[in-house]
Amino acid sequence: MPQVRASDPPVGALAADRPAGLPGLEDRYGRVATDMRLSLTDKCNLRCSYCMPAEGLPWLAKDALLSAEEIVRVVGIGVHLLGVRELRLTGGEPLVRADLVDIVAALRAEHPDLPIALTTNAVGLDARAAALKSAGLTRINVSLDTLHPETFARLARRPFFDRVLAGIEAADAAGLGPIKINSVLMRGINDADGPDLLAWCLERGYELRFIEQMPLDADHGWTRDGMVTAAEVRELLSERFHLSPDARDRDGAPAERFEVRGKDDGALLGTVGIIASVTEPFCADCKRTRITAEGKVMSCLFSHEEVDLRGLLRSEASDEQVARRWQEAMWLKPRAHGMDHTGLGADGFVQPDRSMSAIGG
Ligand SMILES: Nc1nc2c(ncn2[C@@H]2O[C@H](COP(=O)(O)OP(=O)(O)OP(=O)(O)O)[C@@H](O)[C@H]2O)c(=O)[nH]1
Ligand SMILES: C[S@@+](CC[C@H](N)C(=O)[O-])C[C@H]1O[C@@H](n2cnc3c(N)ncnc32)[C@H](O)[C@@H]1O
Ligand code: SF4
Ligand code: SF4
Repeated sequence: MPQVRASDPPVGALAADRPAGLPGLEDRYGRVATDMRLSLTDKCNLRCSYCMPAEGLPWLAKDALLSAEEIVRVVGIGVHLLGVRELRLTGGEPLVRADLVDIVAALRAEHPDLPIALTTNAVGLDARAAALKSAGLTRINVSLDTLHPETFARLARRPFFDRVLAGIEAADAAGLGPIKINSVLMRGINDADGPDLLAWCLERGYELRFIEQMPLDADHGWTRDGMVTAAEVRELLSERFHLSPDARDRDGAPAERFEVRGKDDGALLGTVGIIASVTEPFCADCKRTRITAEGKVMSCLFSHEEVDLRGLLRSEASDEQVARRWQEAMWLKPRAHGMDHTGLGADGFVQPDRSMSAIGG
């Protein structure tokens, strides 16, 4: 079993300028992370072109992944020692993990009041939604970029559209709402589908969020011009709906929410979110801390530094020592987009080596 590497600095030596006595996951820019995102696996059964290459990636070996016990321990450290207040399980595709329901049940047993959410592509969710609900999962976000099976197959490089719909319906029936749907619009491929997707979600009471594509694709094919911007999404939706800013406090959430009304009668139909990571970044209010599937802290989605916790978890280290190392990692969190300034895709931005699937989106 891997132990702490000789090259790892001793706990306490990574962030010498971090003031003693700070209780949680503070960083140098005054932010405090309370929202934990934990990747359960780097594997996936889809190959969305904005995330994975067609041929997949070299997957981590099973014993490289945090085990269910290690996951429960690390979440416990986050919640009990570091002020984590909400948890999101993600990947890769978390449903690929055979022990997902057991992991959720074990987390729920330890943390009766912790909001535990799942981000998933929903392939296979129909068979597991009820069990996930019984195990204590709070809610679910599902990625769905189009309502056309052919476009789905082109974007995700797998013909699983019907399985995704079945998964969403099962999650809804199991009471895993409020269901949020995440859509990345790609120019010339599915951008015209935006208004139909919104109408479909509004009819079913799902909250749709459009996400600006970020340079986190394994193919490194992202270009700023190719990306569909938040402004373009608003314009596209305004052809069919009336959007007005939602007055609720955003509270560090990536999605800017809009109330959606019918153009004819002005009736309130629901809300839509737009996650404008590139053109309208929200890093100043970021509350996130990420742990990759192999137990590394990534303080920012775009971090170039990763700080290993797995070695400590597999050594004789105490929970307090693991917590201290996590705090050090977060103290070093960059201001934005892995840099000391915002500017995704511009101004010295260097795309991380890992793709979104391998980081844990
Ligand atoms: N810039 C940035 N974008 C992120 C980050 N985390 C997630 N996103 C983007 O936000 C999208 C939605 O993420 P979700 O996993 O659904 O989570 P969420 O929007 O935080 O979740 P809710 O609490 O349900 O609103 C992802 O697909 C990413 O594109 C982050 O840390 N930084
Ligand atoms: C990496 S996936 C992991 C969870 C699950 N497989 C899924 O697709 O929901 C999480 C989210 O990241 C988003 N995502 C992936 N690559 C992205 C990119 N390059 N830019 C923006 N969002 C991306 C997906 O749309 C999805 O909503
Ligand atoms: S976005 Fe999610 S479903 Fe699509 S390839 Fe990436 S990890 Fe898989
Ligand atoms: S890019 Fe980094 S700093 Fe900005 S919101 Fe995402 S994780 Fe937070």
